Amino acid sequence: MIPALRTEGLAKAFTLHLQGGTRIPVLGGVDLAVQRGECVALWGPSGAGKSTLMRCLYGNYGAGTGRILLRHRGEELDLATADPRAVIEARRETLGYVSQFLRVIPRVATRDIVAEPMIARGVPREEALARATALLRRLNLPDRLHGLPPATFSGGEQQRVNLARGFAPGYPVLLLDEPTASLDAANRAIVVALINEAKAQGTAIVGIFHDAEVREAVADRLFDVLPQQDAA
Ligand SMILES: Nc1ncnc2c1ncn2[C@@H]1O[C@H](COP(=O)(O)OP(=O)(O)OP(=O)(O)O)[C@@H](O)[C@H]1O
Repeated sequence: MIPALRTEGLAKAFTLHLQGGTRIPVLGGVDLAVQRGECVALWGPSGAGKSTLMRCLYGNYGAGTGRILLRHRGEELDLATADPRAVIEARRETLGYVSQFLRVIPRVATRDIVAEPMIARGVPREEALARATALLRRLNLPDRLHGLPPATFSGGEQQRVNLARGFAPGYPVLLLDEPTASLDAANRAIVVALINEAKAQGTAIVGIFHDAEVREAVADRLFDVLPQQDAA
């Protein structure tokens, strides 16, 4: 079966232009493959390149060499070389990303922030708002906050808004960058349940989970991200 997301020989280096063009190799020869319904946890020491790999998988960074193949509309789309419009379309339909921090949009109410990706995928507005409210409640975000912009929310509240926005549309592929970093035990357990429900529905997940309990509860396997200095 064609994986939901895979990389082939993915390499990435940063060039520090302000420091005489010093080149820092971060990723080299990364061959990752994630199937439908599978959760793969990126694993490796601090600075190994886990977040860099996640950003490549979302199409934020171009790859130095190699391919990033997303199964989208029944075909494989190479996010490393795709036209930006194709990347935006793939993100709308196929590829979700829950980053650690909410990118706050000024003056937009929380429930609209959560509903927006569903509306972009064609869900009628009323239904999208109802689903947003239900998921925010499940994540224990009090109703009185749903109509407010999240700029003044606590770190954990903002993370739950981000999680609701990422999980509500039901993307076929989901990238999770430390989704429980700011959460207490009760809310961590809810996120574990959401991840396992998404897997059961066929979602392919790649995540960075520093919390060992969460990792063990959701990951089917670990994928080693090796520091390039060590790998060389
Ligand atoms: N935009 C950038 N420009 C230059 N160097 C960068 C850039 N982004 C990351 N790096 C470097 O790439 C390396 C990998 O960073 P990355 O954040 O991907 O590691 P990580 O495995 O996610 O670490 P952690 O577990 O601490 O979050 C680090 O040495 C970092 O300094």
